[in-house]
Amino acid sequence: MSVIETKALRKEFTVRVRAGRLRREKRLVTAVDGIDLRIERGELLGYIGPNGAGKSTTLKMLTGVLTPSAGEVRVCGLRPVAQRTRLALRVGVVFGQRSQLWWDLPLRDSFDLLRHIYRVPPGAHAARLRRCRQLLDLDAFLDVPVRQLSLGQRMRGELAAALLHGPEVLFLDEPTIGLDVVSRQAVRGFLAELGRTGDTTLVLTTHDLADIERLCRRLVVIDHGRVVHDGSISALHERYGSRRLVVADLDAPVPEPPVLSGASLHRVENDGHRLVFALESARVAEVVAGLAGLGALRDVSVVEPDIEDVVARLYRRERQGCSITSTAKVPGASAS
Ligand SMILES: Nc1ncnc2c1ncn2[C@@H]1O[C@H](COP(=O)(O)OP(=O)(O)OP(=O)(O)O)[C@@H](O)[C@H]1O
Repeated sequence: MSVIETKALRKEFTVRVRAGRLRREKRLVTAVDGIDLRIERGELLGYIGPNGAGKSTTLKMLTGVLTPSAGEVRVCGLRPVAQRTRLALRVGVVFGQRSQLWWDLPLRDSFDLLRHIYRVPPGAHAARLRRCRQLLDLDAFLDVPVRQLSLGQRMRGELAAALLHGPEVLFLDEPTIGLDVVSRQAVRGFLAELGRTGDTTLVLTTHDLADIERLCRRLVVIDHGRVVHDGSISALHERYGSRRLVVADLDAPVPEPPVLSGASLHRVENDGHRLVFALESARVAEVVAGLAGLGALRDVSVVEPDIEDVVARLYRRERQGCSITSTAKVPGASAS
């Protein structure tokens, strides 16, 4: 059985918007618009989408914070809202913007309180804490009150706090937001290690696509509350026609760029000093051999497809395809 399963999951909010100087109108905003997902145990899933796409709303329904307007959802076989307490023992949550630690207590005491709340046996707690201390490098600030921690230190504390009860699923909403390069790498390295053991299912939302590239084998992209891609990153590249590029730097521009079989001229830069070819069916070596005949050739490099680029193209395409389909007026509905 899948560890997470949703069928036609939907969430609507009723909001009040200005409709004149004094008048307010109620409008229905469809944040999640019929999402079907099956996530298997041990999967590392990236859940991405542009601002307002419905990512946080989905995570809130998966963790029992929000009640779906329609559809079904099961996490670890449980109904998140109705069985929220039982679910809390089996999942961990890290929301980058919110803390689950006690502001005035040192991290160590927060961890101890969590042990009691989750009723974790002392031996299991000590073993997990040891691992977190080592992998997240917590020792230097374990006795510092949480309010005095830097964002990066706190985030490492949050990760440990979310894992000390040994959850089967870890939900992470923007876990690297605002972190410096070193903390970001520490968090990513830790999550990668967690993913390697295959015991914990990770569901990660982020705007930092390097998180996704580093950690996730499967990528779900949503927009306007609907899934627009579900598959591997390479499938995304294939679907949106991302190609590897071969960049040829020349000492002097050539009158006619060469015609290469299996590669097309993608663009010309630097007043003709740089030719960029997109690989179609040719291999890099064949293109380099074809370029070797150019007397002016100085350097050749290969550029891998860029995930930022392909995701930006996908978002643009979705934006052009469907505009404000997700809002509708509702007469007399109450705010929820
Ligand atoms: N409590 C709420 N009341 C009314 N509308 C809401 C509420 N929460 C979310 N929305 C709306 O639902 C839509 C989806 O919001 P959500 O926060 O899920 O998006 P997101 O993909 O997480 O965005 P971001 O990347 O900006 O965090 C947005 O239009 C948002 O304004």
